[in-house]
Amino acid sequence: MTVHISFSGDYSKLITPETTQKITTISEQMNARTSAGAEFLGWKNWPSEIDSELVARLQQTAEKIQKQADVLVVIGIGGSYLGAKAVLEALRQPFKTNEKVEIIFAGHLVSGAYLKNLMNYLDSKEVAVNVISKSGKTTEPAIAFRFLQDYMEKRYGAEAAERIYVTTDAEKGALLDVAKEKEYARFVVPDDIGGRYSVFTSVGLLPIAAAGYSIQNLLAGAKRAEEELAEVSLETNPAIQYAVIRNHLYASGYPVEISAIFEERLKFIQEWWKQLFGESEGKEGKGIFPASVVYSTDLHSLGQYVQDGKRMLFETFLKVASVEEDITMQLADNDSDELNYLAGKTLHEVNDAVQQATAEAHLSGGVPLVTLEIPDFSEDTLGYLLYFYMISCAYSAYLLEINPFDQPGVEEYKVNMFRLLNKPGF
Ligand SMILES: O=P(O)(O)OC[C@H]1O[C@H](O)[C@H](O)[C@@H](O)[C@@H]1O
Repeated sequence: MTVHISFSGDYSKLITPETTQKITTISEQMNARTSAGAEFLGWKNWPSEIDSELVARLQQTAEKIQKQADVLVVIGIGGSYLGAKAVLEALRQPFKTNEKVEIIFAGHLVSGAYLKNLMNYLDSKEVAVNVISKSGKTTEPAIAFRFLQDYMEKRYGAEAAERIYVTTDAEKGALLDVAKEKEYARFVVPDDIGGRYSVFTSVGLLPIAAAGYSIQNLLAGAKRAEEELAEVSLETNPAIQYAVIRNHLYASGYPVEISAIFEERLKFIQEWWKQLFGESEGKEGKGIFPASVVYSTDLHSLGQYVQDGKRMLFETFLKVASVEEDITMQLADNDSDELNYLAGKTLHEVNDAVQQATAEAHLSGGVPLVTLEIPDFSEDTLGYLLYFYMISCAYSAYLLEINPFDQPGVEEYKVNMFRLLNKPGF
């Protein structure tokens, strides 16, 4: 198993006949496609069923983008943004530019300064655009695309159509109509896969491949997870264990889960995880609130609250066993900074001590701890991890008797925004 899980409580006590029965039923109903929202379970077997021709076409398109552009602007929000962003950030080694094309995201916020300065920045680069929206009508990315499409047409004329790639629904939406009219290259977001479960579709794969990373390895990791985590076992399946532990902690008075990382490049894995669990579970007055911290940074900030504040938090460490690069503390002639006691230790070892010390401190402060450990930052491992989270999230939501695949609450602000902006019909 690529994800190892451990829990500060007595996990064996959670394996009750009742919970085992619940998990078995959830698994059977997902497999039979009879669970709530089952029409959106397309992601479940996607890694093993993905069409190899699609992967080849994505790879070819990525190579075309690498030839034609220095920068790929990826326009999208929510699930049409966070998957690619998470994987790219996790793969990027600090201060190294390993990408074959610089990937810049847009449409995930509404900011004139952001778009204006972005277009200025693009002036000195060769540019391609990948606009991603499953519904094809989300306001924030649509606004960004209106500006960037105009920019591309003014700058490249007819050639703009060769540089704009659209990822959207196969049959409906305003974005699809534009793509057809302008004859942009198109990729499909499958009907039965919701945005936050779409990282292994063209939504996530095209930007990741364009950057030059191996989508084959990413998918191989996801496929291994699909196979290994299909086993219905509370004893050995870490995805089921994570769901069962979360559910137990929620029922025991811990409604907030803090994901804690010790390597900053995992920050957007947390952001992706927050959308996945937050939108999947937070309904009908129920659900764990997913929050995140980056340690050591937040040990000197939110760490105070975690240690001593209102007791409603449990923590989930996401640890990485090995790092690609490291440095070792050396003996200094004069020990004026009083750090000679660290001589001979690598910073990864020091970071390990930070993790252990934090775990002990927070546990003694009454914060239960779950630890997820992955071996490294490779595409294969990340593919495994993201699938692990998705399948665990489905179990977790079903344990709460929540449909994991809708997000009715998100509409509320949209209706208000349309009214405030005088959209016809609102
Ligand atoms: O891909 P899109 O249709 O543009 O949707 C983008 C995002 O916005 C929506 O409002 C949903 O809350 C998200 O689940 C979704 O991922």
